[in-house]
Amino acid sequence: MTHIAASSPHTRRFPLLRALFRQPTAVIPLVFLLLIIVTSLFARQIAPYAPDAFDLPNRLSGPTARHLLGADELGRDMLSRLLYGGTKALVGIVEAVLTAVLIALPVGILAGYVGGAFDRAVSFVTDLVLAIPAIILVLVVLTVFPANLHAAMVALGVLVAPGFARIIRGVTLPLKEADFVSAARVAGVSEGTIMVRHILPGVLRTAIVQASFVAANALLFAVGLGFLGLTATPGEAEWGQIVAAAAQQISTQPWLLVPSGGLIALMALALMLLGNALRDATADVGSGAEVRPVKTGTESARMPREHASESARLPDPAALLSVRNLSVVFESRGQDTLIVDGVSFDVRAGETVGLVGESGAGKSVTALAVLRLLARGGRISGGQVIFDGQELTDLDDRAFAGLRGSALGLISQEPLSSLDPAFTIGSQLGELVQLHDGLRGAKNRERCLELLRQVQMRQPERVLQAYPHELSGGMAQRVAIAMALAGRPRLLIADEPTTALDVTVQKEILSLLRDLQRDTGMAVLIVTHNLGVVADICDRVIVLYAGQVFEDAGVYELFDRPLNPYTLGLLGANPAHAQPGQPLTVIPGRVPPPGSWPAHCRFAARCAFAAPECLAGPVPLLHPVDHHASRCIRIDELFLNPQSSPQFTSTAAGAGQQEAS
Ligand SMILES: Nc1ncnc2c1ncn2[C@@H]1O[C@H](COP(=O)(O)OP(=O)(O)OP(=O)(O)O)[C@@H](O)[C@H]1O
Repeated sequence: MTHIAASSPHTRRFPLLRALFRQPTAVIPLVFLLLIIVTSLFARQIAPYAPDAFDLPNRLSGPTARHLLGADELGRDMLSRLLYGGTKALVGIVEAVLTAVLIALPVGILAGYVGGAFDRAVSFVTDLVLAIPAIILVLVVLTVFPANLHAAMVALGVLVAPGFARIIRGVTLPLKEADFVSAARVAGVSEGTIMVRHILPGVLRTAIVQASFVAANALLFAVGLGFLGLTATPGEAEWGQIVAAAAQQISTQPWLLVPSGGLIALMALALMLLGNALRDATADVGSGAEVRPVKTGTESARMPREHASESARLPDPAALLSVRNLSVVFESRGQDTLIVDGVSFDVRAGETVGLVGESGAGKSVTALAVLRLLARGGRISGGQVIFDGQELTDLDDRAFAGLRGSALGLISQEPLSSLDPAFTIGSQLGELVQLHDGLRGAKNRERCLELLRQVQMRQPERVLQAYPHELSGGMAQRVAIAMALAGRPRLLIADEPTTALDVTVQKEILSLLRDLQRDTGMAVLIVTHNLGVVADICDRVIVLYAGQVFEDAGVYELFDRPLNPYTLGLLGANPAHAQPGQPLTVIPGRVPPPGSWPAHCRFAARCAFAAPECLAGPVPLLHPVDHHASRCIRIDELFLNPQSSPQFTSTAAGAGQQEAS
């Protein structure tokens, strides 16, 4: 029995703080900064003297019992002046940091997530702002708002925001392609919610680190403006002016620069050290929550038809999903490469259809194209995808997003990576339940538990509290299925759903999918290279090879009487069919990569039965038997008795090099 990895609530909360406190280089600056903040805020209560109280007999005294940090040229107590002067600089730092964060976070996330013209505009403005020296612009602001530190610090925040936003954009880009973001998109979560719920927490750590660097710069800037007398009056108890006054006495009492300049230097150092420690701490925390940029990206609203290739059958009127002449290209360095070439198949309601073939055949790309989830650079270049009588190719992105996650569900090979590591299962499942059913509170939780029970999850209450890293692979896949079920899909697309699991768990998940299908009547399109999975769960099988359908048959027909040499090879290479003492059949060679497919039969170079006519030109998909199609020009002589296949019209000429036995 699988149990959730035991971890107390304390060990999972505030991971960043815990990682931070493990580093001495973080604790010391943190304590120092807190001390400065608290003593500045309570200067009135703590300071031994008023900031402007003269003590002329002790002027320029240096450290004494009466003046612990010495006294300035008018005998004013240095400690008291530094305590009183802190508030102004600290407020300035907060203003600059807040301004920068409030601009950089939304702009950076939007630029990275939305991309396109907005991203280009942000990049242009960033280049422009970074080219202007900050001090010049702040001086302009100070001529409009004379001696106003608030205005100067807000201006500084605005000036550093573009660089900050660029960093946030950089962090957003891989997050946008993370599987859990893709999963949320497939589940129908709106783009705005994805940005707030999934992207924002992911960039927050970088933002905190960056904010501490901005704070260090803001401190030096605020002190510098005060030093120059631009934001403080001469003699004011303000850090910049205190340093300026101390600098004037450098020849008579150099000590004065030690507490004043030293404090500023130590504070800047503490902020930088804290920033570095935060960066290290976030790296520690982040290592458990790796982002995997794979297989995402939205497809254009309309699908052109430039590659509609071979004559396809008419869509099956009983089919829930009809894919017709689907072609997909990937663009690289301005060149399109055909990956899926005129693929057609149907999936009826309640049916399980398997897409099988060797690695690189185009199985995943076909399935993801149906969901418009092709990786960047990929696009549907031709064909139709008809779902429940509606041509999806005609839907705009918004309407399509409405279907995805509700009527169309997806589960992937790596369920863990489709779960956001920062949130509990309850939170992620609850979000979908709220989205699809509008349920909140206790009702939401009840529906979450119902979904977990539906996927036969043990200890569903505990699972709701768990974080993704506490789940085993099988449990994570059950959660992923429950999340897909939240939208009550009519078609579930499962991309290698059992590949990452061990054999026993594979069987459990397949049996679960079978049960769910029986109970809900949903259709399943399953991508797999495992013929055992096909035999176990599928009603129909589509064999793909080099981007084309090579065989399309009912599962019994395919295993009983394959009508294609490639399928024959796949079945022969299946370890489950191995005979004791007999070597396993191996298909020689490799699948030709996209871009180097021959014009004739793409399997010919590896086919034991290849004949001269196989090299003469493209081979069509033939339908020699009802509901059984095969792309083989020698189908008649190799697999069928001509008398019993009246639909077969091709003439098989030429001698085979090796005949089927
Ligand atoms: N993002 C991409 N950019 C360029 N080419 C891609 C991309 N994704 C897939 N391809 C190409 O598409 C072809 C088919 O890939 P696909 O992932 O569909 O194969 P598959 O049949 O599912 O195999 P596997 O079981 O290994 O995933 C591959 O040859 C691959 O080179």
